Amino acid sequence: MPPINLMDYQPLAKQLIDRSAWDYIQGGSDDEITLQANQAAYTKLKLRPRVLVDVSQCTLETSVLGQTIAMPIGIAPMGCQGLVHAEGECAMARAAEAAQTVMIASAMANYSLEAIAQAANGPLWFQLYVYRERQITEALVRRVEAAGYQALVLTVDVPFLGRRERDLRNGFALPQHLHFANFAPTDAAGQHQQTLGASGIATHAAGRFDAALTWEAIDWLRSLTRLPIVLKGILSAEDAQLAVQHGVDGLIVSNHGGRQLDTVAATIECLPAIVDAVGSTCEVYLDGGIRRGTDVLKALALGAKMVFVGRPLLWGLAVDGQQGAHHVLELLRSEYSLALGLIGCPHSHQLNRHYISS
Ligand SMILES: Cc1cc2nc3c(=O)[nH]c(=O)nc-3n(C[C@H](O)[C@H](O)[C@H](O)COP(=O)(O)O)c2cc1C
Ligand SMILES: CC(C)CC(=O)C(=O)O
Repeated sequence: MPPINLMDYQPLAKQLIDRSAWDYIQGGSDDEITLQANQAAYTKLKLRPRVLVDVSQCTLETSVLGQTIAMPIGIAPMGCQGLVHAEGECAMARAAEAAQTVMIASAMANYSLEAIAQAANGPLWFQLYVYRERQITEALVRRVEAAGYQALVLTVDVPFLGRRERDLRNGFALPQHLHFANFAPTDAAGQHQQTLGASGIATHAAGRFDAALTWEAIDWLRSLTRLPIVLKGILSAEDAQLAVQHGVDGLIVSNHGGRQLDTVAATIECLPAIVDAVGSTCEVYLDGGIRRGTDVLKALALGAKMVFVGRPLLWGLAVDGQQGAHHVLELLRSEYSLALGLIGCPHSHQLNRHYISS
């Protein structure tokens, strides 16, 4: 029996992935409270359908940062996709193209950003961290522009990597055959450093990512490029307003899939206040815990322009490469389309808070 929903992919992928890589992918920080909360929060929200509405032609198409995409569901940035499939991020990019939606390629990919851009023609955004040596980040931005990416996503919730205890217990690091392909070996120090009780990835981040980053960095990035800038990792209305003041084009309400500060609220719980704080001044997206079409519907009803999905796409990639990741996207698309019909709202962009019970 082939998988019929996203969660069906989880046990299939687990059988295929090395134990410590599986823990790295699945895990969260500390007690994984936020990791669990992201999914659990959707079960607490109840839907409120309308009936006798013509839903014979539901449309999922939407526009983000001025670009039309087939559905409001995209691929969250995830580093190290070579851990689950030899074609890694290139296969993922082809899956995004086939589904006509956005993939956010991670700076910490195992294929170079140029290779990913060549692999597929779909909408591609690029996620970056700001390195202590600003010229490393600047050089990356120039390459991202030259390769034709359509937006920059700056992740702002990783001054340090969260304490991921599964990785500490496993002494997790990138296996020798994989590399942070966007960087020269000197700029990727620590990537293979395997020490029990430590995480090679956390060591790498601590040595390179700039923990002194402030809002000034957004102005710096803005001065560097004409590409739209999206901040990923916003959880408060105050930061959302500051982001708008600093001229960003979009925000991703994200707690990094429960991998950074544990016990922060589920992203769907943070969303309404952020949407209220920014109004129509910038686009608001969300990630974390999206596993069902009804989750997508709830996020859009509460004001998200689109959602991004993380781990389930890695499960799909592990099981069947490009086809597996594409199937995950198609499953979510059809669930979401059905949910729109059943709630009596034919068009994604007409969703609003009245479709959620108060
Ligand atoms: C294996 C893995 C690697 C990730 N790598 C990155 C990354 O390089 N940059 C980033 O901004 N977020 C990264 N994230 C966080 C995701 O972009 C996203 O916020 C999160 O996975 C969404 O939650 P979900 O997995 O419940 O859908 C990673 C997540 C996972 C599971
Ligand atoms: C290579 C890591 C920094 C990627 C990441 O953000 C994560 O594992 O959550």
